[in-house]
Amino acid sequence: MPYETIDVRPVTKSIGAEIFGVDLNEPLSNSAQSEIHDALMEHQVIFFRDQKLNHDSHIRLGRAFGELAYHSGVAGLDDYPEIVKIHADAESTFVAGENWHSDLSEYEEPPMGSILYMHTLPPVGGDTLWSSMYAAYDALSDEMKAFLEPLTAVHDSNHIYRELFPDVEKTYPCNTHPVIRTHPVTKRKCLFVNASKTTKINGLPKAEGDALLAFLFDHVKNPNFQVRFRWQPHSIAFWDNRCTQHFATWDYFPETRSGYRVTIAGDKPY
Ligand SMILES: O=C(O)CCC(=O)C(=O)O
Ligand SMILES: [Fe+2]
Repeated sequence: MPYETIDVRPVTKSIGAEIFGVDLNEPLSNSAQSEIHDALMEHQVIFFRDQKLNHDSHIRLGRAFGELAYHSGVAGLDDYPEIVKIHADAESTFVAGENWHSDLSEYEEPPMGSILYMHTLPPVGGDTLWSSMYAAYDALSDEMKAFLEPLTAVHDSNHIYRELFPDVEKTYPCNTHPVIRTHPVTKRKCLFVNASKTTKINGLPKAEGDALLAFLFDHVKNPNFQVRFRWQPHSIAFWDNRCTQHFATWDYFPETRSGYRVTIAGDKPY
């Protein structure tokens, strides 16, 4: 795809690209907005360096790509409820995303994407990995693709947030989605089950469903489908949440790692 406004440098063949030549603190020109969207569709997760993003710019950037979504499990900032803080330090007992997942897949309409801006990083560690669910789907046999095609699965977050926040009396979203979804823009097929949220395959006995999910969760971990991003202070990652999963490493305890995320609403998987 030819890019005229931005400079797009792929990080791996299947997933990830670094983007240069744009200041995300300024409103995007139409051509920059449209080329960033093209790069996201082509590479599934895109990275930016040296962007000192303030909250207003972060929200404006997210809104350039769609309505923003609110997080059902974690409260936003007081003055910016659309922004979630992603933070770990010596006091932390868990970090967000330390398992393979796509964000908020338990929503009836899971997010289209998330934009994560990190301002404080440990000297080493705290990398994030993304896995391409196009690559994961493409690598399956034709027989397995055909078997998975009609299946649906339950995505639930109650077990996670009830364990994290036992004192909060709340019911969190739980919805059924196809195991293989079609990306609404690229029309490519992608695997859409994840280890954090997918609890059950509908219509299969539990033992068969659990074994199938275990195979698929393991399949996602293949390094050939992945990119690993080494953050620096003021880096940004913008991922397409429909066709990727990610994993936030926590190999830097007790150091501090901190940033902010906005989430862009999506649509019902089909
Ligand atoms: O901290 C990270 O790199 C990612 C955390 C996460 O899963 C998220 O922000 O959705
Ligand atoms: Fe996440």
